[in-house]
Amino acid sequence: MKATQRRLTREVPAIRRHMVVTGLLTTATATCVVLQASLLARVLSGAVVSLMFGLAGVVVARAVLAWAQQVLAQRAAATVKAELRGRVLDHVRHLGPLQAGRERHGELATTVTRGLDALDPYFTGYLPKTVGAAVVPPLVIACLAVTDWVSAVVVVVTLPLIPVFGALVGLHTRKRTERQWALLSRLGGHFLDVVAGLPTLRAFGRARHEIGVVRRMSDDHRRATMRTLRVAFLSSLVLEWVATLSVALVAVPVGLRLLSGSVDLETALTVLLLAPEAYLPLRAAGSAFHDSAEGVAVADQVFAALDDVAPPRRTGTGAVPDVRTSDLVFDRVTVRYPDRDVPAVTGVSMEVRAGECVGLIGPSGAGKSTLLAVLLGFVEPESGRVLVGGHDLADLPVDAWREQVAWVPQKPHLFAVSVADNIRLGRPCAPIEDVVAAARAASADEFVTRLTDGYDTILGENGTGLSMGQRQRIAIARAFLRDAPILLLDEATAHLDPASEAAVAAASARLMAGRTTLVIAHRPALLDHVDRVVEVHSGRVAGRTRSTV
Ligand SMILES: Nc1ncnc2c1ncn2[C@@H]1O[C@H](COP(=O)(O)OP(=O)(O)OP(=O)(O)O)[C@@H](O)[C@H]1O
Repeated sequence: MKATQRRLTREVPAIRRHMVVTGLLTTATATCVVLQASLLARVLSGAVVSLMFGLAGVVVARAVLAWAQQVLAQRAAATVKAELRGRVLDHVRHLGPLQAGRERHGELATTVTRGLDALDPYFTGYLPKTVGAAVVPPLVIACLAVTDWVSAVVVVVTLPLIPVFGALVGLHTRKRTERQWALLSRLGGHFLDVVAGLPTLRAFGRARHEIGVVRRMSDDHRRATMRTLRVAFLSSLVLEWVATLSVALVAVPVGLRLLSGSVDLETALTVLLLAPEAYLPLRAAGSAFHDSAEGVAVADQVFAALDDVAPPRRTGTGAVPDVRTSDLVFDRVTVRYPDRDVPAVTGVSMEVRAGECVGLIGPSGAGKSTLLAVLLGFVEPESGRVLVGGHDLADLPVDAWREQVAWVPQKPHLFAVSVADNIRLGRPCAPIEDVVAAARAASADEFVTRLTDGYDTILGENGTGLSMGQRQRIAIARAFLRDAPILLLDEATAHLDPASEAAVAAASARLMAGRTTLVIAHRPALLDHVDRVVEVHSGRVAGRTRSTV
């Protein structure tokens, strides 16, 4: 936990700024505490009634400082959460689609959303109270030493009891809080998975069983939370008890000395008013520790996610050649996915000439999609290279390169935005006329205009509300609109009915004209339009490639 806190402070500049501001405000508050106690003692002992105004001023100043501290702490919490969320999203973006796809989305989503909100108590409670615990007691003790050194000695001796008891309880609760948080994030991930797969679970009669699993996980989480809360309540009780006892150890002797006349009323009152202020910040920091523990456990998970896989470094800075006139050459390309013993493709060498349309065929799992993934920069070859007009693809800036490519994947992802914006994915500023033209070319216009709001219809998550074939046609419309010189189609007609398939194949043929194209297809509808067919078997280019023209 300490390591996570240190890393938070080290890596997030907003925390360091927050701690400096908190330190200044706490010092001002501590001064007010001492002033308030001594003024109140003098007023109560009847010395100077005019000091009432000064006392009122100090009380108001203390309230303003407390308010400012809260506001600034809320702001700091919001800044830090935004920064950590941004860093995680950035990290996922840099991982690339294939590695990001291996992350446990549900758990990550819980951590980044609801999870990071648990940092609020850390910033608004624990941090200011810890700073208070470091600043206020020494100042109070110094004041007590000047007023009544005997009481100061009692406070110095008893004060360490609070952090000692707090640390003992903290050691006990740390594991519990971490377990509680792990259970919650697992529950979030599993819940997301079950909801997404509910139709499949229903069809296989497993819905009831999975709902039972979610219920059991919720129960585990509830029990873990109750155990953590029990310890938190008990520890607050213990700290409260130690603090009260310590104050009594100061108060009783002072009371007796007051009766015997060895201290005057003003000194006794100052000691009685100041002594609790020495214990209060430590007690408050001890209680706030429990509220903050969950936030620190979440920060731990965020750092674990950030450290999980080092983002692949694409160092390419070269200028992208004119791809309209550049050949694509796979030169003995071997790709191995992480955690896989066998390469997905081995020593693949082939050439796609500028403007040529090559069809890739081969059994499922042969490595066809992997070859497209290499071209898209989603995976990097373990050995070998891809040349674009003689330039190594690894030397080109990946974003600039992808701008030259339109991709229709096997399972296109549609976003929960309007149909028009889904088609605009590759050209966000395209006017609606171009969107409609692209949809027409992809045989999508007909069904889109029948939707309630036409092109403005907001789709459900991942295109819920559209058939697979319709989703595929939206993805093809995207490629039309993108109008990129290189086209990669992955079984683009797999989900279309024969009539649409023929229409899309004809439209694809128009789109392919003059573009360098790699098409993964088995159906004659698409293969009829390619210049050459390359067969892939078990990750290798099979001996024969045939020409269709
Ligand atoms: N992200 C991944 N992580 C690990 N292994 C993968 C990944 N994607 C593909 N593979 C493996 O790589 C091999 C080639 O898969 P690929 O998807 O390239 O085949 P394909 O010919 O496109 O198959 P299909 O026609 O079924 O789409 C397979 O053995 C597959 O299990």
